[in-house]
Amino acid sequence: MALGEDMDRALRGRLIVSCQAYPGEPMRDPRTMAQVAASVVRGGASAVRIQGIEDIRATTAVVDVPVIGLWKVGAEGVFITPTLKHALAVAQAGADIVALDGTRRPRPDGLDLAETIAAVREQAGTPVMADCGSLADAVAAAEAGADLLSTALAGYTGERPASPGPDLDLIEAITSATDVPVVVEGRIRTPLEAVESLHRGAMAVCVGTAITHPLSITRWFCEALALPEGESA
Ligand SMILES: CC(=O)N[C@H](C=O)[C@@H](O)[C@H](O)[C@H](O)COP(=O)(O)O
Repeated sequence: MALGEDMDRALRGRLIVSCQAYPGEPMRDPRTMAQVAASVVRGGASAVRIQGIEDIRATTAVVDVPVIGLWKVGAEGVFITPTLKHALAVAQAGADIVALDGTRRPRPDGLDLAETIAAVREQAGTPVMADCGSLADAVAAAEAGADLLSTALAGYTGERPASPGPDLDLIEAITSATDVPVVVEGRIRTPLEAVESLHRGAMAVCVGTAITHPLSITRWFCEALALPEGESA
């Protein structure tokens, strides 16, 4: 399926910023995440990726860039927008693109990915980003009708090791195998890694932790300071 000319233009070669706080964390609050989203847009982000119905509602009210919405249920197995019901709720909350688990694993509602994507398109008219963990996932998700693929689950499903930075080899493999645009996502820590990902074929770059998760960023610094002299993180 095609993403649509306007959305393609809005995202191509650009930065998407994922704004997420995790259960129990101090920043886990829709108003806070909306403020983070508004801040990254001010910094130049061309789209934001937002988790949870309330966060999506709060964010769409304050940003004028595309909102990629998802709904996480737990943190194991198929947990990113796991069912059609979750996907429709994300669209209903105002997301411009629905991100969902795009792996080949069985989904909790028994629908397959193609059925889920078709129903989202028919009932909500919203493009779908399939979060993939491997080349086989990406090829299957493209065949299932995904408008956009992402590498968000690479290194988290057991099919590929978690590369220290973005999974550049996977981007190259996916872009050679399908024409569906690929967003590189996962473990991008530096602007150089973002640029390299585009050179390797990604259509756009999505960065989360390195921009919007102070808890992790602080930990990186603390861990580096705690290392014995001469060793680097
Ligand atoms: C695996 C998983 O649950 N990924 C999530 C997907 O929405 C987020 O927790 C990540 O922060 C996001 O993908 C961006 O990646 P990074 O934070 O590494 O830049």
